[in-house]
Amino acid sequence: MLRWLTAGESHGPAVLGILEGVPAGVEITTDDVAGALARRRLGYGRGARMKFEQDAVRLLGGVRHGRTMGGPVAIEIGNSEWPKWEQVMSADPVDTSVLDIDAGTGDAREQARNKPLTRPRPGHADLVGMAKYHLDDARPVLERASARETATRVALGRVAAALLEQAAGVRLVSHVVQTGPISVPEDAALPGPDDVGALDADPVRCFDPESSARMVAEIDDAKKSGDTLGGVVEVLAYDVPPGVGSYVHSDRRLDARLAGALMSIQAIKGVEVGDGFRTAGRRGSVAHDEIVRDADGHLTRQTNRAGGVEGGMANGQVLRVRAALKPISTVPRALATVDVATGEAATALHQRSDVCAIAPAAVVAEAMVALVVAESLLEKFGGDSISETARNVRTYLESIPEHMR
Ligand SMILES: Cc1cc2nc3c(=O)[nH]c(=O)nc-3n(C[C@H](O)[C@H](O)[C@H](O)COP(=O)(O)O)c2cc1C
Ligand SMILES: C=C(O[C@@H]1CC(C(=O)O)=C[C@@H](OP(=O)(O)O)[C@H]1O)C(=O)O
Repeated sequence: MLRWLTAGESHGPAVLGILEGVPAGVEITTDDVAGALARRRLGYGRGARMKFEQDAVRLLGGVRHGRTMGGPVAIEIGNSEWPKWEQVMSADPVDTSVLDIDAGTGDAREQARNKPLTRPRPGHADLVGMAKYHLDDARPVLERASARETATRVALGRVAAALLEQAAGVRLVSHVVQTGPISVPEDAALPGPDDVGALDADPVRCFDPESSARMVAEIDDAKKSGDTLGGVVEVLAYDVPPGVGSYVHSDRRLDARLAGALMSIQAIKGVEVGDGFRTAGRRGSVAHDEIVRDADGHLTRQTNRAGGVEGGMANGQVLRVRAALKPISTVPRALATVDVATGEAATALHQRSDVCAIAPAAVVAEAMVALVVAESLLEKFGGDSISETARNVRTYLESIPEHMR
């Protein structure tokens, strides 16, 4: 069984992740994790923090000499801004020289004086979080609701991706298919596992150059008018062994797990497996993936509308899922709210924020897919060492009857 847990606040000393259930012998290094975190920091339209924040990675447990040992893998990602925030988060009034943490935003002084944040942002966790946890300050709410936590998901997802590749040759890719109203064409080519470098180099992680340029212009335009944007990301997993997941019970369905994991990402409001919502409007005759034999006599599909999942199981086609990110709720042209300290109408608190986080959201979605596929793969194949898991995958694939391959 693979389990994961994260802890830590956005402006605390560090965020932490633990991944339990990883077989021994998975090759993984601090550099691998740091590389994945560097990809999450990319993306046109991110706020000031990503420019100067360093993700200081430490593998605290479960890994020795570049290999997992079978125990929980514990990863710490230090927050390089902590020395500044330690003053802001302390109970004492702070020296105004730390104001640069929020340079250029209207609420800088308020935060630096440690005044409670009482003007909740519509769309963020502020108001309901304050009411639920009996807080008169949005600070503790936004500290944990913040997507800073997704750094830990990406770190743990990198371990899961190493496990998947070393056990079964599974490789993952994520890309952006929509930014605000700009979408890639329906028939645009899908990136393959070797296109990750090109995607990392694109400012919006889009595989279609023409759409990418239009997305960048759209982000510039939104920023100029004090607004924010969302979009849609797609994750592809190549070579997932057929039979991972199951139809026998709801909580073992691969598509259900993928949907839950993607929806758990901050600001994700829709999930689609394969053609998902688009399939709903088609007739059955053009909605499914017909089965034929290829030139070598192997079974294959004419199309992959299902996104590689049938009956809650991977079916051997490319796994393809999408997730929709709502626009960032810290809108610079601040939205209407009520100051909960006075009951008066007000504008929502504004602090340094992203204009668009679609490119990092793609990397986070990729990490969540890696974790879920690794969880379901280990459930099917087991193994206390990666060589045992890999052997189990191999013998299973060989055992599928010839006429069904
Ligand atoms: C990578 C990433 C970066 C984000 N950056 C911001 C941000 O800078 N400002 C903001 O208000 N929300 C940001 N969000 C979204 C909020 O964290 C999210 O809207 C909030 O926690 C409320 O949760 P909900 O939108 O799922 O209801 C980001 C989300 C992701 C995935
Ligand atoms: C810190 C990250 O994203 C943050 C997510 C976030 C939010 O409200 O979700 C708000 C911003 O935080 P800050 O106000 O400190 O700049 C983002 O920078 C990160 O992705 O590492």
